[in-house]
Amino acid sequence: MISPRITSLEVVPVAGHDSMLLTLSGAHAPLFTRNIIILHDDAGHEGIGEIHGGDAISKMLESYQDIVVGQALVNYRKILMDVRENGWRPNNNSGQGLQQLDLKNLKFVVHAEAALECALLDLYGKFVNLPMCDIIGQGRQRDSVEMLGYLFYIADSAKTHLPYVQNDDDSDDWGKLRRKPAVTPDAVVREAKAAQKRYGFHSFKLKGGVLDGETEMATVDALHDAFPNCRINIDPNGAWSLDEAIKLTNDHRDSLTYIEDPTGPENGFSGREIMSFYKNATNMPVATNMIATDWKQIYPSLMMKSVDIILADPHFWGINGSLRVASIMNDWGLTWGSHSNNHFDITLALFAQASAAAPGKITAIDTHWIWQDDQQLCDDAMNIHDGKITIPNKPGLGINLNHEKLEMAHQLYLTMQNHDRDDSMAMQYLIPNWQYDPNQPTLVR
Ligand SMILES: O=C([O-])C(=O)C[C@H](O)[C@@H](O)C(=O)[O-]
Ligand SMILES: [Mg+2]
Repeated sequence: MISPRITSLEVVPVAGHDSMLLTLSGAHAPLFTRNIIILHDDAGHEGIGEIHGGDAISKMLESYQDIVVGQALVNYRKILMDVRENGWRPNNNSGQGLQQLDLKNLKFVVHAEAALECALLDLYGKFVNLPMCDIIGQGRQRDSVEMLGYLFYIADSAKTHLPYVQNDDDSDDWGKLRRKPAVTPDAVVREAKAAQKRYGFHSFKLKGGVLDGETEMATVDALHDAFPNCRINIDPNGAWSLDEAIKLTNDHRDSLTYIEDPTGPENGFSGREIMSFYKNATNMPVATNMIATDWKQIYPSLMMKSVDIILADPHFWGINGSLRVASIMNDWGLTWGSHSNNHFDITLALFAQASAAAPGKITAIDTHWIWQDDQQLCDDAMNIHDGKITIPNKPGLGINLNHEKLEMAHQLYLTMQNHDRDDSMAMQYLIPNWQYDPNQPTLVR
């Protein structure tokens, strides 16, 4: 059989609508951006990938064009090596990356070539007529993948003059509630009940770092009371001091199944050291997407036993890299999962395919998808039922672009002045001159 050749590479930046979700970084803006990469081959197939938005990432992807077009698809590993060596990338910064959740550093943590890897594997799966999870890592480990219900405190967008979407979906409680303010334990429980009714989640994660720690743990208690059989996790993105994290954990231990990035760097110690002290003191299983975001950081994190669960987002590690993390975690009796940011249905499909190929015990996968549900770019998008995504019996990624929907999302992108994520912009409507502080919850000023 002769390998197909890549005939074109196109990069389409797109935007989607979001709620005014609160995190340690501030408030999500009304629109978020992503980059879509589209490959064609001379067998007549289309391969797609999605990654974070922003001008630097668009430029990185565009720089791959001359390297990729004309290459034989079966050489996809060599193509990826070539773009890593010869593709454009911005000069690196201090390397702190997500350790401090400083969103301006996201472009250094994101590996743009992961979008190309996805599009190449989509084409490759179509060439050999197998779903992506059968041809990546050690091959398919499961037919369906558990996702978690990602809960946020939501600000009142009516207090801004920004074009947040409202009343876009009155089909059920989730559609009605997801754009409304929610800053109390009761409101978050209502949000969780509505999400569970639509998607059937068995696992929830609350984004913390917004209110003071005691109030956030009261929300965790209320979630546990409402869903005694569900796994509950809170992620303050390292906002708490070591002492506070230990106290909050000991006081509310029965409500938590595990915890994510409870603490960060402190008193000259790195986040990896502080999280290891935290684990010694509490014995609580700890997840991270902040202190082990690359191969260099993973080594001291595992040596110091700072984490149990690494959320190895394929966009930060590459698909193959993320599955290498999964193998190591499994061999060493630890757990793999994935972090997420706002995304479209192409990323949802990638998360499902990568998770289906991750060996061993994995944790329910993060997704922001429920906040974007109904903005699909593909007609045959995957969906979450009973808290799970089932891998479709289709080759490659398993979904196919609708070019009209893609064009609409691109037109929305063209309405934007600034394409990089900036969560302080919307936040400053609520608290004038608000600035990001890695140690101070967003509404505690
Ligand atoms: O698990 C996490 O830390 C995240 O999901 C980080 C993201 O920045 C999330 O908070 C978001 O996108 O707002
Ligand atoms: Mg996290």
